[in-house]
Amino acid sequence: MKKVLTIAGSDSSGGAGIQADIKTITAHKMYAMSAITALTAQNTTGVYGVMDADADFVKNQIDCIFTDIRPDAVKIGMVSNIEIIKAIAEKLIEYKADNIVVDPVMVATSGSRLISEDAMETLIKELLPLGSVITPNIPEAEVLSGIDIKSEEDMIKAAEIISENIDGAILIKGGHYDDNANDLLYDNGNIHWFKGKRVDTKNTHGTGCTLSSAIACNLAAGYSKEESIKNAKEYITGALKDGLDLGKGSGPLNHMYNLG
Ligand SMILES: Nc1ncnc2c1ncn2[C@@H]1O[C@H](COP(=O)(O)OP(=O)(O)OP(=O)(O)O)[C@@H](O)[C@H]1O
Ligand SMILES: Cc1ncc(CO)c(N)n1
Repeated sequence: MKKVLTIAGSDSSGGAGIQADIKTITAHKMYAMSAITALTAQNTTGVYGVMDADADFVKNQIDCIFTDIRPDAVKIGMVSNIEIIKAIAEKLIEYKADNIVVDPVMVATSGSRLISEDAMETLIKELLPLGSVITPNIPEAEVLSGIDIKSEEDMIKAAEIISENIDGAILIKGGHYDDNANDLLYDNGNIHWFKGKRVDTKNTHGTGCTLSSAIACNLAAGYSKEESIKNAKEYITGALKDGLDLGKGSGPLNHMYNLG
């Protein structure tokens, strides 16, 4: 059985973060492990509290995992402060982890900040370069590139700028567009579009977490980056289309849509 590790924050409502990742990994019939970076008190209407884990405790979790059950892929989500980011980077380098997918989580769908402003530079310098694939959404790609993104041409420009400091592949997710859900993969100067029709739903809580862990699962299974993203996009589209409608705000996806 393939093993996938998620390093991320907990979402008490089960729609995003660690919970979305573990559901996604399990739905891919793989073994899920977790190193929790923060607790959030959160539901479909917003984030009501954040409690960061101690950075040494994050290291302790990663040590326990790698010295016992080595993951075939690693997904990184919410990392709230400089110490935690440095702890993760140090440990992933020490254990020569591979197939790393970094989702540079900055702001929740509801608008709450999930990373401190002063940690952005450390995220960019120490964590993003470890990713085989990084998965910014449009607002995150705007921050990372320093340009406004209003069109698909702008997405390409932003990816080119981001790639100046990052060797891994860059997937800019188009979920924040109104008319489609086209995602752009920029890998070593090569461009590939993953076209997607927009599913008309308010229930998109955890789409980013789910996509990045689905990509990690596919990399763990041995697929190429391009195939992994294609399969992950199919998974997220199915989980969105299923039409689960829970909670009073932006509800979660159905991770079990294809399990019968
Ligand atoms: N309404 C939608 N219909 C179809 N696909 C969507 C929709 N919303 C998002 N997606 C897809 O879901 C994936 C995640 O994209 P998105 O841009 O929503 O990430 P995100 O903003 O990081 O997510 P989150 O809301 O969890 O922070 C992408 O493949 C995107 O194209
Ligand atoms: C814990 C956590 N990670 C990531 C996101 C982004 O969707 C969220 N809302 N909560």
